[in-house]
Amino acid sequence: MALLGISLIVASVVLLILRRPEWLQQFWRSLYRQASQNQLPRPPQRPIPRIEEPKPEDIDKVSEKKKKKEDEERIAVPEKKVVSPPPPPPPTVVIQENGTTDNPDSPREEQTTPKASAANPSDSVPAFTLSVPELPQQQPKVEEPAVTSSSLSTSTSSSSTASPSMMMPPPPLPVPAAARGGGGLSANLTRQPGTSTLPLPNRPSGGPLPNRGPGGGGGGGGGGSGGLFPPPTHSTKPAKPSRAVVLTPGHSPLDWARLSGHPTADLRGLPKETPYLRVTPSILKKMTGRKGKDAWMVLGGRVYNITPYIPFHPGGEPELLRGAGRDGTKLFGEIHPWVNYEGMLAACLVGIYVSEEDGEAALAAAAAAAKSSGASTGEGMDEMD
Ligand code: HEM
Repeated sequence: MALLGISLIVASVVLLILRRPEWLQQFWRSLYRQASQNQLPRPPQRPIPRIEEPKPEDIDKVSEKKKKKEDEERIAVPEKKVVSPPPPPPPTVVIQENGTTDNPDSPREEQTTPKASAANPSDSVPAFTLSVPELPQQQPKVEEPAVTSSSLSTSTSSSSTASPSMMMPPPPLPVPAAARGGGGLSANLTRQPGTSTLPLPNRPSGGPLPNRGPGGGGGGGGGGSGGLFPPPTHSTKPAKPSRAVVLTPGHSPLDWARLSGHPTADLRGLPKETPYLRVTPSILKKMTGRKGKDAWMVLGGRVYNITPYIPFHPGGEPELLRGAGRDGTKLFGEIHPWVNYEGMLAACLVGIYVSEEDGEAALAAAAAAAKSSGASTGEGMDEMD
C-alpha cells in the first residue's frame, strides 16, 4: 500500500511537470520573483529544487514502473520526463521581467524554450530617437530640394546628415558673369584686386567673358571680339605681329645649340688665352657690329659678343643689333624675358661690365692681348685705345 501511495504521488508530480498547469507556473514565477528580489544575479535553476515537492531519491528508481501506469491513464510520454525534469522556462522569463518591470503574458509562457520576444516594441527605439533631433537642426542649413527632405525616416537621417558636409558650395551663378559682360575693361582689373580666385573657376563654365579690350598685357588692337579664355599674356591675338625672321639653313636654334654648346666652343672673338675682360662703357659703345667691329652687348652685367649669334637670332640681325654696343638688359627683357641668354651665350662671354675707372687696367690688358694675337678684335681694341 505504501508503495502504491508513493507511486501515486510520484505519478502526480510527473504529471504536473509534464502538463505545467497555469497555476503552477504562476506559483513558480512568484517564488522566483521573490528570490530574485533578494539577490539579483542568481542562476535560474536555483529555485527549482525548492519548489519541487519533497522528492526522495528512491522515488526516481520507482518512477520507471509508475511511468507505465501514467501512459495508460493519460498521455503517452517517453522516459524523458522522469530522467531529466526540464528546466522550467519561467526563470529566464523572470529575468526579463526584472528589466522591464512588466508581467509577461500568460499564453507566451507555454513555450518550452525561452525565446527572445519583444514584449514592448514601443520601448525598443531609443537608438532612433538619438538621431531624430539632428534632423531639424540641419535641414534649414542645407536647404535641400524636396526629394530628400520630404520623407526622411530615422534611418535615412544619417545619410542626410552626411550629405551637407559633402556638398559643394553653391555653384557659380552665370548671372554675374553676364552682368559683368557690360564692362569690358573691368574684366582684367577685377580679377586682380578683389576677387582673385573666384572669377577663375567661373571662367570655363560661365560662358563668354567680357571683352578683354585694350587692357592687360596682350590685347593691344582690336581685342574686342576675341579673348575668351586665354589670359592676357597668351591671348590668341598678340599685341604685335610676329617679328620672327626666316633663318637661313644651318642657323636654326638647334644649330646654334650644337655650335655653342660644345665645351670647347669659344665664340668670344678674342685670343684663346685672353682672360675675361673688364669692359668699360667707352669700349662697349664702339662695339656695335659696324665698321668691321664685333657686336658686344651687356646683359645682366656681363658683356657678350653677339656677333656669332647674329645669323641665328630668330628676331633677325637688325633687332639683335639694337642692343649692340650698349646695355641691352632692359630691351631684352621687354621682348623675350623667357629666353635663357646665359646658357645660349655662354661661349660668347667677353667679360664683365665695369665703370671707366675700374676698367683702365683691364683695357690695357685687353689691348696687349689683342696686339699679340693680331685678330680682328685686336683692331677693335686698338681703336678703343
Ligand atoms: C637686346 C636685343 C634684342 C632684341 C631687340 C631682340 C629682338 C627679338 C625679336 C623682335 C624677336 C622676335 C620675336 C617674335 O617672335 O616676334 C626675337 C626673338 C628671339 N630672340 Fe631676340 N632680341 C635681342 C637679343 C637677343 C639675344 C641676345 C638673344 C640670345 C640670347 C636672343 C634670342 C632670341 C630668341 C631665342 C628668340 C626667339 C624667341 C621665341 O621665339 O620665343 N635675342 N628677338
